[in-house]
Amino acid sequence: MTPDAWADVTGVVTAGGRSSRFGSDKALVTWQGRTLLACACAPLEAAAGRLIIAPEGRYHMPGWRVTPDTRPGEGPLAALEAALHAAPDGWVAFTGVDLPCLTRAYWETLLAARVPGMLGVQALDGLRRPQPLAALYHTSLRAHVTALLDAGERRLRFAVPAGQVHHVTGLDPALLRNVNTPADLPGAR
Ligand SMILES: Nc1nc2c(ncn2[C@@H]2O[C@H](COP(=O)(O)OP(=O)(O)OP(=O)(O)O)[C@@H](O)[C@H]2O)c(=O)[nH]1
Ligand SMILES: [Mg+2]
Repeated sequence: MTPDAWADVTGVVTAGGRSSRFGSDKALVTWQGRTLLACACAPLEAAAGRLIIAPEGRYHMPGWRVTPDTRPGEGPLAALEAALHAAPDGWVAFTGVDLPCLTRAYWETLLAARVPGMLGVQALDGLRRPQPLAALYHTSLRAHVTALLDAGERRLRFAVPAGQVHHVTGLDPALLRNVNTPADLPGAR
């Protein structure tokens, strides 16, 4: 895939969670020689813009700008709102620190699946469940996401209106390994 595929894309790693199930800040846990934050950032390095949504001063990744939450502690949907407002018009490739096995090829599969007029692209896992925390969102969702949050919604899976999300099947389920507890990451330090 040409670098042009990434020209209107902002890579976003949200990292403002509490890691309460993990027991320590999972963004900074080392696994296979890198922090989970670095694992999440690496496959998005080709993006034209790169943002980490987290409190200022907590994380430093070369080439990545840290942007604070607009609604701190309100979860990934609120983090997406912050990302959509901080990104230039285009697409946001949105993920979290607890998906360390995504690859550049994963993201390029989603980028290639963008459909004119659709506002989101999400993979389906082996059980055909959409994966909203490893997904593409168009910045024209800004007002919709803000309205959801103002109405009390906090579930990321509702970020894109029904019928506006394109689903991608056939991705290797191992790419979507999700880290919530230390048992999810054998060998982590
Ligand atoms: N910026 C931001 N990111 C968040 C927030 N809540 C969760 N996240 C991130 O969203 C991703 C997935 O969240 P969870 O697995 O629930 O992580 P968590 O909230 O840190 O962990 P638990 O406390 O165990 O639920 C992780 O990358 C978190 O850092 C938030 O309020 N703000
Ligand atoms: Mg959480």
